[in-house]
Parts: sequence; C-alpha cells; structure tokens
Amino acid sequence: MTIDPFYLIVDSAAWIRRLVPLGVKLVQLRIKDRSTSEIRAEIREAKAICAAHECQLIVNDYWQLAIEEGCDFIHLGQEDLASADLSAIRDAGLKLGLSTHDEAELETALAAEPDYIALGPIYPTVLKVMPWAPQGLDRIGAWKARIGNRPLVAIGGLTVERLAGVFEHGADIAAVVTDITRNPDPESRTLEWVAATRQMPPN
Ligand SMILES: Cc1ncc(COP(=O)(O)OP(=O)(O)O)c(N)n1
Ligand SMILES: Cc1nc(C(=O)O)sc1CCOP(=O)(O)O
Ligand SMILES: [Mg+2]
Repeated sequence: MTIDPFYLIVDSAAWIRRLVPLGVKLVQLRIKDRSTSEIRAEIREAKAICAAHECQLIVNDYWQLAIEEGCDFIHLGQEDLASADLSAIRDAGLKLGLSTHDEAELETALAAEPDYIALGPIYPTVLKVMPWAPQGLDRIGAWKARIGNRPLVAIGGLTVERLAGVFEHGADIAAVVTDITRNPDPESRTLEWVAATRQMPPN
C-alpha cells in the first residue's frame, strides 16, 4: 500500500475543510476531550470533505466510532491498542497505524501487523508532554531496518526544514501538527509541506 508522504494531523473538521483542498492527501483527525456526539459529527464531516478531495482520512483513538461511521483507517497508541478489539477492527476492514516510542512498543506493534508504524517524538514537541526523550534521526534508520517494507511514519517536532533529514534516514511519511496549525499562515505552510514532500525521493 502506498501512503502519501505528507501526513497532516488536526483536531477538527474545520481544519480539514481549510487545509485538505490545498493538496493534502493524508490527514488524521485527532480530537481530545469532546463528547461522543461531537466527535461523531466531526468524523462525519471530515469523512465527507476527504471523500470530495480524494484524501485518506485516519481517525485517531475512536475506533468504534470509526467503524460505525464507515471509515477505513485508524491510528492507535499503545494504550489504545491494549484496550481495543483488534479482531473487530480487522473484521470491519479497517487499516491500522500504531505509535511506537521504544523497543518494547515496537515488538508489540509488529505483532499486531499494522499498516504503518509511527516513531516519535523525533524532535522535541510542544503539542503534548511526553515521557520519551527525542529519538533523533539515527533511530529512524534503526526502526526502518526492523520493520522492512511496512511504511514508517516520523512524528514529533517536524518542520519543513527538517524533512530532508527524516526522509534521508529512512522515514516514508512525515507527520505534523504545530508547524502548520500554529504557523501564522497555515495555508502557505501547508503548501510548503506539499511541495517539499513531493520532492523527496521514495525509499
Ligand atoms: C501518526 C501518529 N503517530 C503517533 C500518534 C500518537 O498516538 P498516541 O500515542 O495514542 O497519542 P495521542 O495522539 O492519542 O495523544 C498519533 N496520534 N499519530
Ligand atoms: C501526537 C504526537 N504523538 C507523538 C509521538 O511521538 O507518538 S509526537 C506528537 C505530537 C506531534 O505534534 P508536532 O508536529 O506539533 O510536534
Ligand atoms: Mg491515542
């Protein structure tokens, strides 16, 4: 499966409406601290926008809602995975991306045979407090050697200026939140990400 190398992560359908038409082909809806009915409505709206723009939507955390709303790709962290019903997810035909932060998590993730593996935080991130020190670029190469043909997502503190390094070290996909959503001009920054990731040679 080929997945677009530019992976935008946002916390609302409003962001998806704003940025996906600019050429984003892979987006994660990552919502925290909202009611189930609000999250369902956001997923529904995001799905319609993505369908209209041939963009792959990935729903973070809420795998039951993703199934109920007819989505086809979810992302889970290790704690999410521990409480999720993997058989139900696979029976519903959903593709699955998993987070990893250390060797033990990589073993757990590989056993679940996901459709991609994410490694982070590559650089310090301001989005959330994390117990892991930044992984650094060399860890990307080590992860890629372990996961083979499975796509590797790099996440955490990524910027346009840091893209060449993560792809040169073996990442297939670069995920981003704040370099775009906290940029004074998110639309222009998105266009820079689209252009920069199109230039990266595939691994
Ligand atoms: C592509 C990607 N990688 C990692 C994460 C983090 O997932 P998780 O560890 O479950 O943390 P939350 O994002 O749920 O706070 C991700 N969402 N996407
Ligand atoms: C949501 C998330 N998960 C991470 C992980 O390492 O699993 S790093 C991260 C934050 C990514 O945001 P930004 O691009 O602003 O650093
Ligand atoms: Mg999660």
